[in-house]
Amino acid sequence: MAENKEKRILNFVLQNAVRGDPQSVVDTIDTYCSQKEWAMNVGDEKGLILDKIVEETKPSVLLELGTYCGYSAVRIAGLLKPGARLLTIEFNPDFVAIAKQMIEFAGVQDKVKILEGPSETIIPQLKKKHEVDTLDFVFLDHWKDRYLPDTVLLLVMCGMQRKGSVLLADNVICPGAPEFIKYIRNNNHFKCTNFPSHLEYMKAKDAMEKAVFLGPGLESMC
Ligand SMILES: Cn1ncc2cc([C@H](O)c3cccc(CNC(=O)c4cc(-c5ccc(F)cc5)cc(O)c4O)c3)ccc21
Ligand SMILES: [Mg+2]
Repeated sequence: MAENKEKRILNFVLQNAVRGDPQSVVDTIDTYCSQKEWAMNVGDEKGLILDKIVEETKPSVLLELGTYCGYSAVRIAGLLKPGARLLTIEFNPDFVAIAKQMIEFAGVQDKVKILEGPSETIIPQLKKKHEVDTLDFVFLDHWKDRYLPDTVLLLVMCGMQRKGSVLLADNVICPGAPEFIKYIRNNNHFKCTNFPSHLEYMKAKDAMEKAVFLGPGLESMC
């Protein structure tokens, strides 16, 4: 198997973190990626913003777009109430293999399900194939030019949002998601809040954007 950065991150966790302890896995990844090799985890600083929003939302059904090594899946799962579940979509099979082992080592495999494939294919399957009715929380952290089309897909195609559903988007400054930001801030069915922060493990500015769905407009009642 080719040795690559994601494999080195996983091995560092397997050798240094405490099995069954999500916080220990998250802290160990942050240690490795801040000291040895940078990687695109949401990280410790933006991770605290993510934690706070998950805790105040108290979600039962969550969706993450972009699993990568499983850092945010483990971080979120560690905060969920019993019975709550996180579905996370990843299209890169190498990342799926790493994330699966990371999630199992952290002991959160009963709360997290990795759905392999691109979001545009998996999202339309959520209702029938994965028994999802509505989503309480969606974390956007995949390709930045997919944030907008997938938000529309979730909203329009699959009616996956209920009043009070929360969208949280990483990297709205760096690398940026301008089309998504323009759309969501001008859509009066969403209440948006920006959370300034920094790019994971770096001094560069970044931010997260929270968008709360206010419910369908009257036009959808006819
Ligand atoms: C369609 N579909 N469906 C599922 C799905 C899953 C994936 C992968 O998980 C995947 C692979 C590669 C890149 C991403 C997006 N992430 C980023 O691009 C990013 C960049 C940086 C950054 C910032 C500054 C730099 F200088 C370099 C990179 C910092 C960050 O936090 C990021 O999240 C996600 C992709 C498309 C998918
Ligand atoms: Mg990110």
